[in-house]
Formats: sequence, C-alpha cells, structure tokens
Amino acid sequence: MQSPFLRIGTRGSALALAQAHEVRTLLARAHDVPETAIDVEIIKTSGDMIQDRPLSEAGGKGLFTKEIEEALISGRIDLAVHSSKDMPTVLPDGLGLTAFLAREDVRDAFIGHAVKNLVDLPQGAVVGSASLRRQAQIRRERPDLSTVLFRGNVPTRLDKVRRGEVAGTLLALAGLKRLGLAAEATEIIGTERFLPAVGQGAIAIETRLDDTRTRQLIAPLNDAATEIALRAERAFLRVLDGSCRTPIAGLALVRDGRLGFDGEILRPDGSESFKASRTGSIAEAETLGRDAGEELKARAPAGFFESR
Ligand SMILES: NCc1[nH]cc(CCC(=O)O)c1CC(=O)O
Repeated sequence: MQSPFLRIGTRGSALALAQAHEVRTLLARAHDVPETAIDVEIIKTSGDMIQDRPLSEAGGKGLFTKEIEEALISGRIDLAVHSSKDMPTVLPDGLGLTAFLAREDVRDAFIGHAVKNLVDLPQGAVVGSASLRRQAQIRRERPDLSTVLFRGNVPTRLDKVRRGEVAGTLLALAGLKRLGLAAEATEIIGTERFLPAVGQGAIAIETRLDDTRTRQLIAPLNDAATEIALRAERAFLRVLDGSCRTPIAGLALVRDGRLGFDGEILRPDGSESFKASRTGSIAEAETLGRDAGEELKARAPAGFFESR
C-alpha cells in the first residue's frame, strides 16, 4: 500500500473537519485500509481569515477554496473535501468535482433566542445572517425585521444567539447535523418558504482531473442522484453568477428517474423575487438548470442584478 494511502485537504473549521473525517471513514471502509493510512491536512484559506465583511464584498466564494486548490495542483494533497455550497461554478484548469456524497437535509433551520419560530419574532427584531439569500428571504417574510452580518463558524454563531446578541439566526440543518447540533434548531423551514442555496447539504470531493488513481479510489463514494442534482444547480448558478450581490437560491430533486428544478432570484431587501421551475429527464440536468437561469435573467427587470 502506498503510504499515506491518500492525503485529504480541508479547512480547519469544526464543520469542515467533520466532513473530511466522514470522507476519510468512507474511503477507509471502501478500500479496507485503516483510517490512519489517510492523512487529513488542514489548510487555512483567505475566507477563514476575513471576518469583518460579507464575503461577497471581499471577493466571493473562491476565498474558501483558493489555498486548498493550490495544494491540489502542487500535489501536496490528493483530494479536497468541500461544502458544495461554497464552491465557485468555475474551477481552476485541471481540477474537477469528482464525486458528491449522498446529500444531507437541504433545509435551513431557524435558531431562536426567546421564540422558536421566525414568525413569532417581535416587531423589529434583529436576525443574524451572513447569507444574502437568507437575509432576502427573511425580509420577504418579515419586512419589519432587520438583519445583521453574521460571520464566524457555526458554534460561534450559536453562542451569539444563546447570549441574546441577536434574536435568532438561520443555518443549514445539514451543518448542524454533521456537528451533532441538530437539537439547537428551534424551527426547520420548508424549501417552499426558504429555497436553499445551490449545493446546500452536499459534500463535494475535488481532485486533479488527470489523477486516475485518486479518481478511481473516490468513485465508490459518489451518489448518482446528488451528482445529477448538483449538475443542474451549478449550471443554473453559472448563468447568473456574474451578479454576486444578487441573492440566488436553487434546488434540484431526482425522483423516479426524473429531475425537478426550482431556482429563485431575490432583491436583497426581499421586496421582489422571481422563480423558475423545470422538470425533465436526468440526462438533461445541465440544460434544465441553465434554461431556468436564462429565464430568470430574461424576466428580471432592468437594474435587478445591481440592486442593493
Ligand atoms: N457558508 C458556510 C457553510 N457552508 C456549508 C454550510 C452548511 C453545510 C452544507 O450546506 O453542506 C455552511 C454553514 C451554513 O450555511 O449554515
């Protein structure tokens, strides 16, 4: 056996580590090697260091992946484990998302300080969120609420709610589950109310495209339905990506061999939103997502993608 058998690169947050360790466990099991034969290397990214402003202003999604992708390209690691949600739609030359683990729950959860449900918050209450999408969806439902920028990792955000620094926050249920913190959720919000971010709940494995050995070792971890859904969602996002200040949501579901996709764009203050839906065969996944994106681009009023 090659030593180490594989080298995984990951960010160092509790959530990122939980995901990397899950991948390590699955790989060890699939290939009957001890977990200790698979290295987990923590790589600090620019996104981890910028805490004082929204990432959309600091340069967007790539901030969580740049240094990890450099380690992949240089050959220091064999695979990178990411939250699909944090992945840019265009990857550096020579890299690709080789596998997606079976998706966790895609829904958002509300974590309230004094009330359990978003609708029960008092008039004018302050909700913390770092996500433009969630801020817009919150304000669509409750225009009276205000939202504040909320960065930091999941446990830090939960602490802020516990101390009452904000009346509540929204987090991905998937992340809470992976951290063993699902019991912190006081309300689970249906996707018809809060359509999730593209990729939410799905762990992606990135490799060098020419690294046949690693790609073959990773292959058994891939979940076909998740991969197809992600293909549609990422094609949708790619069409709209130029506008990184626009709140965007998208979710594809595979059922009985067919794919259903919903995509949504919102004004940051939630005052206006547009939704597009498609259903079709799984072979058309990318086309369905791209089509929905083109439809929204065409339907959005002039200036929509520049509104703040
Ligand atoms: N942007 C941070 C991030 N990236 C992935 C998740 C959650 C896990 C997932 O969606 O897979 C989170 C935290 C959150 O949104 O609550």
